[in-house]
Amino acid sequence: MTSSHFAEEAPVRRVALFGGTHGNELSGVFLVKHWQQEGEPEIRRPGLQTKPFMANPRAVEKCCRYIDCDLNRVFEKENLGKPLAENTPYEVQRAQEINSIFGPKGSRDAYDLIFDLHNTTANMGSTLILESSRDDFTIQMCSYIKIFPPQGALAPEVCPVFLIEHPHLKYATTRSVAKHPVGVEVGPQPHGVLRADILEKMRKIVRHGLDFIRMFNAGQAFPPCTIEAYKIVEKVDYPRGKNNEITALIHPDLQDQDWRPLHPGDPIFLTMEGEAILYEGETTVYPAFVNEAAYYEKQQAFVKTVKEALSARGIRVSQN
Ligand SMILES: CC(=O)N[C@@H](CC(=O)O)C(=O)O
Ligand SMILES: [Zn+2]
Repeated sequence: MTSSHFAEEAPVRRVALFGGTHGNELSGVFLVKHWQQEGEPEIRRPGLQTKPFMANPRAVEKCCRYIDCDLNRVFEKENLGKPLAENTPYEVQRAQEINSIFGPKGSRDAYDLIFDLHNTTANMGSTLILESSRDDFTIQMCSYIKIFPPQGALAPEVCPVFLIEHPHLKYATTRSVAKHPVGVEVGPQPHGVLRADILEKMRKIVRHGLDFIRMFNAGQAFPPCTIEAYKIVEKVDYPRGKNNEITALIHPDLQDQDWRPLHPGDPIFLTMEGEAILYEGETTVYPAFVNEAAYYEKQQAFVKTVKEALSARGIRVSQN
């Protein structure tokens, strides 16, 4: 292959590792506290500046998701530029601080890449969350994590890629202040709980991701690649009755079945009377965030995704 097949991209020098964007998702909280001990070699790589950072320290202190509102939903330009007042929610203030340290979002000065570490109560395994189908660098990184070493970083498990690009379902994440945002979502783990197996999976993804960045910066060329991703298409709420109370539970046949095909006619909910409510769509979808604890308040029982091939151009670092 000639060099013309590779798009030249700027080096990725400033990388942040965010934990505690949600204060009760403890793998990232614990890892960041560990890495903040000075000179932690696990995250050090030549030519890279890696900064571990606690995104929502007040929520971490209280071991809750957030204080006033969800930090991982407030990074719209409008909130980031709003003058502060006495009644400004804590997370909006914090978002502005984060934007001034790691952004400004959308500018040349922004950090190159942020790994944002989350846990889910859903059985999603080790999921990478991408925001754009056109970010060659993060797609290449996911491809590397999926296939290196030859069986993949988390072999024999796979590492699903969840794409949140969507005209109305996309949300304004904390990591979106960086040029390349990468969410790392590992489950199942109850919020407020630490599990060693889950923590180890998260750690491995971060290590492999940093290795990829180091190799890219050092001049390695990565040929064009295509990965399988799951793209968000719809949120599904629980059936609700008066006062907005939930009237059915996730059906046992759907519980823990994240990323498994859901076919038309399959059961999705179960009422207290023992009646199954069926999936009435016309096509097979792949559910994720099934029975995520934090999403009851967001009126969301699971999300539907569809499989999509995500392709990236070949990339190599630009020399100037
Ligand atoms: C369970 C959880 O917090 N999930 C994350 C997903 C993400 O980071 O995109 C969130 O809702 O913000
Ligand atoms: Zn989270």
